Amino acid sequence: MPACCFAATRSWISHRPSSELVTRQRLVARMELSLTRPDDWHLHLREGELLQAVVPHSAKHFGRAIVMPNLKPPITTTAAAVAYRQSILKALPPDSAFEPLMTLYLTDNTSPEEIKLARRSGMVFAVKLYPAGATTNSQDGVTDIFGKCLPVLEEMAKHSMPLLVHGEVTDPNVDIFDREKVFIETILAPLLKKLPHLKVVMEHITTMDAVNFIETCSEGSVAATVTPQHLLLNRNSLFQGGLQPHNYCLPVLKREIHRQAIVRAVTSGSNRYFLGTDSAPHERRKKECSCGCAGIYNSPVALSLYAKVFEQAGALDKLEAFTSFNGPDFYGLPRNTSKIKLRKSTWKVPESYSYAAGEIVPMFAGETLEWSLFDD
Ligand SMILES: NC(=O)N[C@@H](CC(=O)O)C(=O)O
Ligand SMILES: [Zn+2]
Ligand SMILES: [Zn+2]
Repeated sequence: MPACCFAATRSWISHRPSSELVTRQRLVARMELSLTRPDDWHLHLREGELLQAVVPHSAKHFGRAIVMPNLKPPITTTAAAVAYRQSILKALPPDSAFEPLMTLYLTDNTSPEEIKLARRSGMVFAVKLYPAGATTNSQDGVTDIFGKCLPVLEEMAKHSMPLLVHGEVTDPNVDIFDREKVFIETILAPLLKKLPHLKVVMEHITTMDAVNFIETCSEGSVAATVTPQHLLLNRNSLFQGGLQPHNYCLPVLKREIHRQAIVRAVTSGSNRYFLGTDSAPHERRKKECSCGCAGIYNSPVALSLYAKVFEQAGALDKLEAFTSFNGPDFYGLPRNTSKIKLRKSTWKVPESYSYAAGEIVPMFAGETLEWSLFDD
């Protein structure tokens, strides 16, 4: 039996079954999933009013989250990570047990000493590589990983501190749809040849090239987070019926064949893939404008969407390992002990969430989803 409890409770209709439809409904089982509380291994919580607005959504669904450091200015030191963690804890709803797992933003100047401090703090769990210019707030990122960062990466390998990778090259001559593939070929593969003991998480993978690469790496050394958007949408969703800014994120959505390869990998039951929403809120006006920001806000819908993907693949029995086991196992952290329940019952995603400084539009705003979280 899979550890995931997949309880089917029959919901009989009490009134007279008068049509074929009703007869069919009588046989429909109301499905409930009991899962070990999931963690989010890739999350943007931002700061200030935006942090206040979004952290309750993550805290409701997830036990812990790897919090990305791409603030302005970025979180480049352990001291800054500890202070940021405090501000997240302060923004949590009362009685929340949500635990932010902090990260450092790698720069050309990060020192091996900083890695020692990070490890000693017990609050910093990984270091994030943003190639300079690759994505939101990456301007202070790494310009030359081989030239500037090897001593730091060696120190990280010593401490089993994972390097989290935004895996895209930034060369403007490389087509945007090829940037992940080229990153793997020109940066990641050579880097792992030099540093075979470095633990790496390829964040938000989008291509079959990433899946193929991960499968060639030794287990426990390279893993990947996968977002709901890259499992459910392909690049048509950027243009369907007009330009769709709320489906724009980086790495950008890819062709259908890539989406299918990622779905196959994730629903295969492999322990190399785990949940990372890459929930990345931007105020509505920063998405709906002439130069819109990259990032999809999906914290409120992510679990519903992951359940949908696994259900469509006939792999609901593999969902719990993806949401709740593979991540902590890779990071060497204990699995959560509490549970959450998902029920197959429809709910409508809000059109937007208002907060002190404006609105945030979630993924699938206004649409009806099938799986919902419920409390006993
Ligand atoms: N994914 C995105 O499109 N945006 C992220 C940054 C990132 O994860 O690359 C953000 O911080 O807005
Ligand atoms: Zn990224
Ligand atoms: Zn991200």
